[in-house]
Amino acid sequence: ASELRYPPGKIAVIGAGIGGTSAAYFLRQKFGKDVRIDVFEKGTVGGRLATINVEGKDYEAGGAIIHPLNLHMKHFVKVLGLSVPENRDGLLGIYNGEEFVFEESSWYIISILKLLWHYGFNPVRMNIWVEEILDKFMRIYRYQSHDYSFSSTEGLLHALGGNDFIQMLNRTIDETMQKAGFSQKFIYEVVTPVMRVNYGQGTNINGFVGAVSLAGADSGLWSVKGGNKLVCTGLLYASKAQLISGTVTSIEERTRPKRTGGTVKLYEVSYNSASGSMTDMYDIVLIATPLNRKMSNITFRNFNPLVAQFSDHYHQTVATFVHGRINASFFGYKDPSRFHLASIFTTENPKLFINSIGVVSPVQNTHEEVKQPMGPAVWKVFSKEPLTKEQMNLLFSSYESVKEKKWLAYPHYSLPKKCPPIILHDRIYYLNGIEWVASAMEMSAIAAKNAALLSYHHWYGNVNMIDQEDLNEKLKTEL
Ligand SMILES: Cc1cc2nc3c(=O)[nH]c(=O)nc-3n(C[C@H](O)[C@H](O)[C@H](O)COP(=O)(O)OP(=O)(O)OC[C@H]3O[C@@H](n4cnc5c(N)ncnc54)[C@H](O)[C@@H]3O)c2cc1C
Ligand SMILES: CC(C)=CCC/C(C)=C/CC/C(C)=C/CSC[C@H](N)C(=O)O
Repeated sequence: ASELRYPPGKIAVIGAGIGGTSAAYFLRQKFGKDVRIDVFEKGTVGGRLATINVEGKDYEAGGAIIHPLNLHMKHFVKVLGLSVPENRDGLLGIYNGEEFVFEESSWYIISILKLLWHYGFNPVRMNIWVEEILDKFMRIYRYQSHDYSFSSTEGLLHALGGNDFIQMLNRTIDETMQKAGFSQKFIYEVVTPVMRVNYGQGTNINGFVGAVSLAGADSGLWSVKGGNKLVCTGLLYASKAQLISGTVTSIEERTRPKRTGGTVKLYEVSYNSASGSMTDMYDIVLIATPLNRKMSNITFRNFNPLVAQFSDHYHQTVATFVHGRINASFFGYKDPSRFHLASIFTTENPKLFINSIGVVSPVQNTHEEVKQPMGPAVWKVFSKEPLTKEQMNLLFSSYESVKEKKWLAYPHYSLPKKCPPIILHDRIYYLNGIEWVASAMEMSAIAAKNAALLSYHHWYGNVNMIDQEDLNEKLKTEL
């Protein structure tokens, strides 16, 4: 361990999404100005934070909304000098394939009365329930501001919410909410549509990602003016990391003699770039991309013990952007002029070929009014499969342009699931296992800070800063 007393020379980060770029930012904070940080990116900085251009204006095509209590994202926006456009939500309807089971009214009080009439106190109780979970979840910021880190995702989750949080991973959101006393009707008509719009799946996803998904339907959600991906380019710049445009193909453990005698273990990263196939040596490697063949295809060579292989399945979600007029009669409106909804969520019905449809505003917007839904507007449609021409003609009475973005968006959640390891080898760390708890921008930023802290504490042998028990109690007495 004595070789690790000096600062590392070089750190590699693979992937320049929000996970990789925030990792570079936190690594710089911890390891200081002298370490070289290389960030490898095979595509575009931002990864799953990306915009799409529709008739000259850009719209969020991937990660779009940020929760008001996502404190890392808030911090990034503040230090990078970015801003947040004013957000005006339109009215929401929930469609079951035959009719609307719920429609918001433009009169707030009417919407509340309708909610009470349909679902009793379930909506109010749900807000309290999600708030309690968020309250515990937010302990992570306190732990991380005191530099504590975790060597497993389950350990991190346990430190936040104890066995209750671990249990949420092993139960569906349906079972979790039924046990918490929510009605079947409410789960079917309100919770399921929120799961479908956010994660493209029903209430068979784990209870924790289910709760995160419900938080994603809270009020006060925000996004970054100019596009959320600006956070990634900003963090990369602020971290003074070097961006290497190339595809990492393999990582190999190498032993090298030291000038002072003895040997040192390094990681050789091989990659293909515009200049051909290259290799470089690193003391520490952080992997900030899902490790599966379809998404990153990285081979681990010459490791003893072997580095675990991943074949985790990511869920396909298609985002289709349509500039056109919605066909209100498809949704059962006899008089289209009475249609006033800006978003439609759906319940589970095999006949339905979309998860949701909603009017979107460009990322440059500051004060744009919510468009009249019946006029031509840009609609974002989420579906499992690309929309066919026939389906487009059912959804829209007319349209001028269509843009489609197919994503391997987030894990395909199923039970039971053990999270992938954070430590893949002595000094190789994997961030994206956290997506199996819940996939969201803030989760990647939390995993990034944890990996930066963990690698730092491993390097300097600070074992007392890793996997500490009863942190919540311990920090209550600390100033
Ligand atoms: C349609 C959609 C909507 C979403 N909506 C929201 C939302 O509203 N709110 C929210 O919080 N989250 C949302 N998410 C989830 C959120 O976008 C992701 O959880 C988050 O962006 C993941 O970031 P990441 O950096 O971990 O991974 P990624 O963004 O996937 O970054 C990984 C990067 O690694 C690169 N890479 C992969 N392999 C290699 C290699 N071999 N060599 C070099 N580079 C490589 C990739 O090109 C990519 O840029 C959404 C996701 C999608 C797809
Ligand atoms: C991590 C915590 C505590 C909260 C995050 C809540 C949140 C923003 C959840 C949303 C996650 C998600 C994957 C949304 C996908 S779809 C988003 C939106 N409906 C869209 O239209 O793009």
